[in-house]
Amino acid sequence: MLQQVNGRSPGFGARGGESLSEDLREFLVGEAPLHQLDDLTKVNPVTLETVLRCLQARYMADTFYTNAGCTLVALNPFKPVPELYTPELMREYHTAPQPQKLKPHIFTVGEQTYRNVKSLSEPINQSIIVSGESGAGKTWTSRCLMKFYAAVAASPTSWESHKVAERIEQRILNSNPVMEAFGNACTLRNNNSSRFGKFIQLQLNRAQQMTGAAVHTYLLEKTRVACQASSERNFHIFYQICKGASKDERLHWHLPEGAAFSWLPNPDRTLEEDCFEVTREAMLHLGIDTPTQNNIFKVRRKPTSPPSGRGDRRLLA
Ligand SMILES: Nc1ncnc2c1ncn2[C@@H]1O[C@H](COP(=O)(O)OP(=O)(O)OP(=O)(O)O)[C@@H](O)[C@H]1O
Repeated sequence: MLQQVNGRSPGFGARGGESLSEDLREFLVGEAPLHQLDDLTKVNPVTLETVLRCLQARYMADTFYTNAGCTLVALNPFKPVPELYTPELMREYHTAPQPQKLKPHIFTVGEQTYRNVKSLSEPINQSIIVSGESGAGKTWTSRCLMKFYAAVAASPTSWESHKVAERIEQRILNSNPVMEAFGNACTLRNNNSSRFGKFIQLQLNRAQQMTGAAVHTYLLEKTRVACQASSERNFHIFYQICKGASKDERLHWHLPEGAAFSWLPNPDRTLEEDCFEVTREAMLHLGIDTPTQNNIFKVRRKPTSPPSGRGDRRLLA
């Protein structure tokens, strides 16, 4: 069938085209409403049109997740859907005897992967790849997965280990605002576009409780610091500092009130990502204390000697 769809089958003639059109018509006016097809492998014939019509019907019915065999297709709702991400729903997917029998959801992927780690002999590492074009919802999805694991993999029995788990959970969740402040920017396609790739590793012990996390980042779009497309912005952190610094901090960081920086275009545009307090709070939770933060946020004066290169982590404005 796929060969016919592509129209490249050697035997693809007028008759083949007719039968495909018939199949297509039959499928589209068939008895099962399209939005009820929760797995794209059930779509028949598999054509771009049928797949898109199915996803569109599900989108119109506020159903944003669809299976495609062992892959999950996540549609960006472009609106808040809080009921899709409640702790109760996390628990439901976590405790379900067969989560794959529940409605397709990112929590199914999270839970199945979590269960796959456990093996009778040796634990098996698992990976989830979140891919899609800019604005598709990758960052959102990764955040959901981290929240899910922070909830399900941090429920130890003793009070002491509960405290440790809570601290790890907080640190994992707090890594997001920090990474997003320093690595995300407003682009034409996405107000909060990640300008870097990341590999997030969550570490579990034998009891499947979270014991730590590591984040490896790569391909940061460093050129954005000095060069931004028109209507785009520099990294969020620069705007956060300019908008959120107190009078004392401005003095300390060499940041005059109302200063305009040519590398910070579109400063009047206010985004929800501009919240400096959230970034600073998250940095504190990650162990980046106030003196270190001050050192990071200080605007560097014109160097009297050549810049020290890679080791200098202060932000240029
Ligand atoms: N499941 C969701 N529920 C509600 N809003 C969502 C969801 N997924 C994405 N969004 C919205 O879409 C915006 C863009 O999503 P996100 O930043 O995750 O895209 P991305 O794929 O990471 O893009 P980029 O590659 O540019 O970083 C989010 O800021 C959020 O407003």
